[in-house]
Amino acid sequence: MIHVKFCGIRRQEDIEAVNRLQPDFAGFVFAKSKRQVSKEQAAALKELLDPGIKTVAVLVNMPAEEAAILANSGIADLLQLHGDEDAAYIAKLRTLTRAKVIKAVRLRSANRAINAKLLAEAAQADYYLFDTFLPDNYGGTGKTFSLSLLNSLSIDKPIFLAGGLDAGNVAEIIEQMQSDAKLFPFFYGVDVSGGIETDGIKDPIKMEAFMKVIRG
Ligand SMILES: O=C(O)c1ccccc1N[C@@H]1O[C@H](COP(=O)(O)O)[C@@H](O)[C@H]1O
Repeated sequence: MIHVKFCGIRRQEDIEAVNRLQPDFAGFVFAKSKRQVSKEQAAALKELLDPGIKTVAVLVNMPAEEAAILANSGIADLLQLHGDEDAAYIAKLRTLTRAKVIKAVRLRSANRAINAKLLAEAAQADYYLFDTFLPDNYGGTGKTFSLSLLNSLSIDKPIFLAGGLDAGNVAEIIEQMQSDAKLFPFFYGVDVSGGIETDGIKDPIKMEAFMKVIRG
């Protein structure tokens, strides 16, 4: 089963679409972003969310103590670290909360050694999330990366794919993953934000089209 995460949920209308379409995860962005929500907004949105859908806090270099509060207060079921958090940060977070951790690894197209180093720093997470690297931009870029960058990495835990996914390209990406016997066993889910928006606002038609590709 391919899990789906809809990220950047920030309005009551977004929650209504999420509840209807039933992705596995809904992401609240706490990092600086046009999609940023406050702790209070996220708590209110979570109240409206179908309890079967897990919430993910998307964080960029937030102090571990604050990240743990988001999880321990029940706002976030999982923590997605999308910044420069390293192995020591994840180890500290483990002492503060039992929430599962997704570590984003933003892949550099030109440098396999850096990618391997980033993966090693993420090794204590529960999931890897692969995203596109752009300088001066931590995520939500809407840009894809080449899956060939994964070939040189020793992947040993469930992975989410992210970066510029939409209803038009996700089927091909899934097909490519399915054809790779080494990677496919670790392929856990897809994560999308910009690809389900129109003019920066979540678009229920694009959300539905995305789910249709995944679930049929
Ligand atoms: O969505 C954001 O604004 C964001 C900001 C800072 C860090 C991560 C962010 N989102 C994550 O980025 C990827 C890719 O998003 P897209 O589909 O390319 O728009 C995804 O993992 C989001 O969770």
